[in-house]
Amino acid sequence: MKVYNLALIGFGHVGKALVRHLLLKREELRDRYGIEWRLTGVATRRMGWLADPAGLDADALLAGQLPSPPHALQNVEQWLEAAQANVLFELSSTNPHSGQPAIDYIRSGLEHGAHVITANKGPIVHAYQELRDLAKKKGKKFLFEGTVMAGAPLFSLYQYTLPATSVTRFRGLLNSTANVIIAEMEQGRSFDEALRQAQKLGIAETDPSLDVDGWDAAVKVCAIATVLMNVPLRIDEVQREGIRNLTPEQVKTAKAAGKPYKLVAQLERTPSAIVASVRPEQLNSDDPLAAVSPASMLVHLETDLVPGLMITLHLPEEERAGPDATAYDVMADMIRAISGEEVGSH
Ligand SMILES: NC(=O)C1=CN([C@@H]2O[C@H](COP(=O)(O)OP(=O)(O)OC[C@H]3O[C@@H](n4cnc5c(N)ncnc54)[C@H](OP(=O)(O)O)[C@@H]3O)[C@@H](O)[C@H]2O)C=CC1
Ligand SMILES: N[C@@H](CC=O)C(=O)O
Repeated sequence: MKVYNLALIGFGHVGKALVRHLLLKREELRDRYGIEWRLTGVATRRMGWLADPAGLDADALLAGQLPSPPHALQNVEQWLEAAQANVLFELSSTNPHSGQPAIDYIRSGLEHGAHVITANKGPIVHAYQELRDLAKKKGKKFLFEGTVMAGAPLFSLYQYTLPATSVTRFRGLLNSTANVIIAEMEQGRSFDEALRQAQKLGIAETDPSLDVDGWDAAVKVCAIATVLMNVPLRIDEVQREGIRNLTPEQVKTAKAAGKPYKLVAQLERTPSAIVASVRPEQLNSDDPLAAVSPASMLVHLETDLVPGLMITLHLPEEERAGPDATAYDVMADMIRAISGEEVGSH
């Protein structure tokens, strides 16, 4: 049985959860999918480029013990070579403004001949077509289910179950952190305490102002438009207002009046324009968006042929639930990528 060499860029909440999932599912991956793996590369800015083609000790890495690197590696290309990577997981922090350096990492992974799987939204918004075409040219997969509503199969569900439909409109809750902050403030917590709770859950971005100021939801709107609607929407085309100016008093009063705030993302395609926005809105209590638990995410898609389809990801407010769900999507993408390889191609 082929042993797949796995290499991770980014070893934070999602990277660690992925390694935990891979260890937990090792036997099932082997027995059910024919996937035997070893971790041959891990890289972050602080850890540097660590690689060992014989396999790094995954448990030790999770326990925070770093191996002494057998080679002094300087860049992603050297590292991919040293790791002999068959699958690159790009799990570094999202940069919504340029998608970098993740785009360069993903390009290098595909050029190296690895499948690439990411939960990073930046590259989908800034380089989707280029990376998709490069993957096709190289006969490799570029998969990104974890980027939007991680844990819910949004892109694959659409691709496999809704062929020949056209998305005309969507509306949803695409950022858990903002809605957890609002819910915490409804309970009387200050803004800073509420943000700390979201960070404790592992759902906030590395720079949480991306959640608070609506960038994360906006980048997800662009990713849905780009992938599902074939509209390469730019982030500056999304009207964006975050939750920074909401006060605990305001959200408590709104909740008590039965019109709670949520950070709502939406996009509508008209014959002449695309109108996309992210902003805090007060919802009526019978609005399906008002009914989900704070960390959960939800999208209501309208298409030309199927009038309405609601996809909900239920996330309990438990530590690691968010990163665990994201890491699940990443692992599922890996199974899809490897299972799709032609027999004899490796
Ligand atoms: N947490 C979640 O629930 C979800 C996260 N995501 C996405 O998954 C990705 C990872 O998120 P998460 O694990 O929570 O983030 P963390 O902040 O926990 O971890 C980020 C990791 O990336 C590394 N990193 C950051 N910048 C670079 C860089 N330029 N080069 C190499 N490594 C880098 C960091 O290490 P160092 O600082 O040492 O470089 C760290 O190991 C992000 O893109 C995020 O948007 C998507 C869906 C849900
Ligand atoms: N920071 C994001 C994490 C998932 O994409 C969020 O809060 O939704």
